[in-house]
Amino acid sequence: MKIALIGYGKMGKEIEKVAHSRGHEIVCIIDINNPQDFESEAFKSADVAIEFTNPMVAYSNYIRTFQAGVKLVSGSTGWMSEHGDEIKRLCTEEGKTLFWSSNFSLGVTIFAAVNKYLAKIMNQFPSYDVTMSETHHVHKLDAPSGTAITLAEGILENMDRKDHWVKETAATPADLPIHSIREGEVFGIHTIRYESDVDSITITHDAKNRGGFALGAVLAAEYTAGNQGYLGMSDLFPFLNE
Ligand SMILES: NC(=O)C1=CN([C@@H]2O[C@H](COP(=O)(O)OP(=O)(O)OC[C@H]3O[C@@H](n4cnc5c(N)ncnc54)[C@H](OP(=O)(O)O)[C@@H]3O)[C@@H](O)[C@H]2O)C=CC1
Ligand SMILES: O=C(O)C1=N[C@H](C(=O)O)C[C@H](O)C1
Repeated sequence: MKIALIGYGKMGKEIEKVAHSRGHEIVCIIDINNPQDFESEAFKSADVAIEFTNPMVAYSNYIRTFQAGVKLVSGSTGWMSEHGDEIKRLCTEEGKTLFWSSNFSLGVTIFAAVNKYLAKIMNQFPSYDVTMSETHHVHKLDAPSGTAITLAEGILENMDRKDHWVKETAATPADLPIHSIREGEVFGIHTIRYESDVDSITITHDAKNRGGFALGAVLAAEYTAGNQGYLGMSDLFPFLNE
């Protein structure tokens, strides 16, 4: 498969390695210095582009990729609250294709399913309150992490006593607080904690490196080459819908 990379930072370089190891060809790399290459024949020849940049530029990269007629996989976080509805509409109503996930690792995909199941159980046990924390490297631009927001949505969908997530401190019992820590070069730790007066239950996902994110992104690209629309991990792993 021919892959174009948009963003050649920590994730772009990791994805290049995984793509080569799975027999794919990288036909074009667009970083901050060569945006004109969205119009190049090399970029347009890609079966799929994989985009990992930052919250400020992801949206315009999506639009330029759609204009070039190339399908897209992206893991960029922090853009969804402003542009999510428009991007979803372009994919569901205007024939564009984006596979997006806040976290491509298979471990987090499993963890997110466990999180929803646990929230469903805890909906029956109001003596427990729930909080979340996420820890990442100091270079990260967005907080809370995209993964923490996705996990929080998984809890809100399944727990009647919580209305919305908030940053840091809960003001009302209906708030689900997310505490963000930035330290060193941490790849990504997400912890969900249920606490009552008598005990606590904690689940954690701890990424050991970026290999899991990169493998998931390449698997998503392989899936996206043969599919269209607004796609996510529940398309790649239908067990998540059960
Ligand atoms: N969904 C998932 O599984 C994961 C998501 N992420 C998310 O992916 C994003 C990228 O992470 P990471 O690779 O660690 O970040 P990096 O900062 O290491 O890499 C981003 C790269 O994008 C480049 N860039 C900046 N502006 C543009 C532009 N307009 N067009 C093309 N490239 C540009 C940067 O260049 P320069 O440095 O010169 O600015 C940099 O090389 C973040 O939003 C992060 O949250 C990260 C890991 C996993
Ligand atoms: O910026 C990162 O590094 C990561 N970002 C994603 C997020 O915001 O959830 C995924 C992963 O945790 C690493």
